Amino acid sequence: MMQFKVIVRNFSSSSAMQSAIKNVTVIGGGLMGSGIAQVSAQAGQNVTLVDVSNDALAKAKKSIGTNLSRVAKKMYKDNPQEGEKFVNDSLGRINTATDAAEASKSADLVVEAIVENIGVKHKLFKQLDGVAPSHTIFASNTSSLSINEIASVVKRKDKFGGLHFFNPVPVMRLLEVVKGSETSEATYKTMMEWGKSVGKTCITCKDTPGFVVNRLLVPYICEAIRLYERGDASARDIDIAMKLGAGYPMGPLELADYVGLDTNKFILDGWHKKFPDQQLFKPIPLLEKLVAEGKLGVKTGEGFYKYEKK
Ligand SMILES: C[C@H](O)CC(=O)SCCNC(=O)CCNC(=O)[C@H](O)C(C)(C)COP(=O)(O)OP(=O)(O)OC[C@H]1O[C@@H](n2cnc3c(N)ncnc32)[C@H](O)[C@@H]1OP(=O)(O)O
Ligand SMILES: NC(=O)c1ccc[n+]([C@@H]2O[C@H](COP(=O)([O-])OP(=O)(O)OC[C@H]3O[C@@H](n4cnc5c(N)ncnc54)[C@H](O)[C@@H]3O)[C@@H](O)[C@H]2O)c1
Repeated sequence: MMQFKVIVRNFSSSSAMQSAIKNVTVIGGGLMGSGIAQVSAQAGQNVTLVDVSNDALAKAKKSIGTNLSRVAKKMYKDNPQEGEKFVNDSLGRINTATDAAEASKSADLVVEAIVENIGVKHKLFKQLDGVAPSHTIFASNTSSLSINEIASVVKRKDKFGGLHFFNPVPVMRLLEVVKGSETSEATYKTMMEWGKSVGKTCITCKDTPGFVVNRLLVPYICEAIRLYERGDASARDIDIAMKLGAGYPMGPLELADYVGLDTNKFILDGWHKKFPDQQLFKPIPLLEKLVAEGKLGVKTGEGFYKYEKK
């Protein structure tokens, strides 16, 4: 029987592939930003994690500590002392800040993982473009927005690209490296090398909606929500069906809760606006309702399912 086993790849500073990037500034300390900060620090890079919210930064540091311990338990199962050192050294490489401009002044790479909203991302990158050193590469972890559109507000369009990670970042092995129409070969090459240095298998994609994974995954999740909304099957049964019938590690509704229903809605709304005739991107009343009620999935304790608040 084929076994689906989640593999955590171990990349300590000594085993990591060398990257030209030494100082990484990660903006947005939520689900994704905290994971990106973790894998960068594990790989021996100096990280500044920025968020507008001090609460988010405190939560991020706590979850990074917990997740590093999970990694250490496996990597150093016969040497807990080394494991503890790995956790402390990695944590020690992560500084936190609330001023994105200040935090970008010493960055070789800025990875943005803030809310999926083009206006907010524009405001941020425009500000950073004026203060970050000229060699600094800017990257967005956007799930669904166009890299070219995000880059339109900066002068350094040749040093702008997409670095699309997957949730949970420390576990998911893929990184989609997105070339915008003006991303230079040197920037692309550095992004690919950096991706490898933080332990990911990199694929290259053009700047098309959803790149590869989300162009396939988001319509699938949305169809599952519509199926549930129509009452064709219960949430539990839809999820069991895809886990046992298709071998997915999570069912689509569990996955929607895991990704965040707000993020799912941002993606769908953006694509619907751009492609109003595409049936797959039509708004879903049930998704709208849950988001309006603040039921965003695992992160708020309720979505399609209820979760214990951490
Ligand atoms: C929308 C966006 O733009 C794009 C996206 O991100 S789409 C979403 C992509 N992600 C997915 O599809 C996730 C699908 N789900 C899964 O792969 C798995 O359910 C899962 C990895 C999340 C959890 O796996 P599961 O076996 O149910 O739970 P669990 O036993 O807690 O974890 C499995 C392993 O991962 C480790 N792990 C889980 N989360 C971790 C984390 N955040 N950090 C470090 N390690 C972690 C655990 O320690 C465990 O390791 P072990 O098997 O060696 O003991
Ligand atoms: N959730 C996923 O599974 C997933 C996967 C891949 C990519 N993404 C993308 O990553 C980005 C972040 O998603 P997330 O799920 O981590 O969101 P999240 O809501 O968990 O975290 C976003 C964080 O950004 C902070 N923030 C908002 N505006 C800011 C600003 N101007 N400056 C600094 N911090 C700011 C918020 O306080 C919050 O802590 C989005 O673009 C999303 O589409 C999400």
